[in-house]
Amino acid sequence: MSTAPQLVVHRDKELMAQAAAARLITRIVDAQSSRGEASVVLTGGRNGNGLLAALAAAPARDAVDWSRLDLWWGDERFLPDGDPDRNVTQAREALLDAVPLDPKRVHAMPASDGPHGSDVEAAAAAYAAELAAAAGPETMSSAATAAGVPVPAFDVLMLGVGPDTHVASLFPELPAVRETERTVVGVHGAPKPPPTRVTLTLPAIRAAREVWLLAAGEDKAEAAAIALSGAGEIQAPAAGAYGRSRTLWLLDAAAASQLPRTLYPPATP
Ligand SMILES: O=C1O[C@H](COP(=O)(O)O)[C@@H](O)[C@H](O)[C@H]1O
Repeated sequence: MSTAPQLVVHRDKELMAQAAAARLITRIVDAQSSRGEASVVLTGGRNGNGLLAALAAAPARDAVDWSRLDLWWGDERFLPDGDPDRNVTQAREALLDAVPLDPKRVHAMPASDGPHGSDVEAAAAAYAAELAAAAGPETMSSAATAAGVPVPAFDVLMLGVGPDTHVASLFPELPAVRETERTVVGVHGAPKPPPTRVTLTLPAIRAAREVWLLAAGEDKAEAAAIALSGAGEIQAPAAGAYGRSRTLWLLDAAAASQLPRTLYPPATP
């Protein structure tokens, strides 16, 4: 069942990153207080890395028990380990190297020089198997798994929205966005470099408790307006990303500038 998107619009991208980081800290601390652990799916891209950098700078980051946090990725550029364009490399630089994570709970997607070599389908299948192994009893009894989606019930899954409405590595009209069975797939011919990627699919994304979509900057304005105006998910993948309990769009004013007035009335000058 889809949850109606809630919108929060901040003045600018710096404030959006700081507010989103504060929100994420609270969400993780709440989950750890009630269940003893938390799981978060990270996104790549400018907005996702901006949030991680803001989190690294937040004094309240020490409220998180980093050793009881599982980190997963929504997508990865299929490049050699340590490549500066890999999402995990950028996340390590922005935050992960600065906090005491348990390395066993940092679930990076495979690299192109890893055990599967250049076989991106094998890499995707291996990540799907890792997710399935981590799927706990709650997930197993959830509607998501009843529908055949063996992934953990992520507390928060974040997605940067691309200017073309892509999320994770689900690009408009490509086969990955049409996937209804598998949780992770390889992507070939992505319009944004690099062309070969690994991505969670929409069924896996929708198993998350909360899905947060991040969009800051003028170049995201058209994408946000399209995705939030009833577009189909094949043409506008961001329109198909929602959580089981909550779907939250975190925007700055520039990215919200083309939204229909019914969704976000701009302030009168
Ligand atoms: O390539 C990617 O792009 C999107 C969006 O990135 P942005 O820089 O336009 O914000 C990102 O969500 C995805 O994880 C990444 O692989």
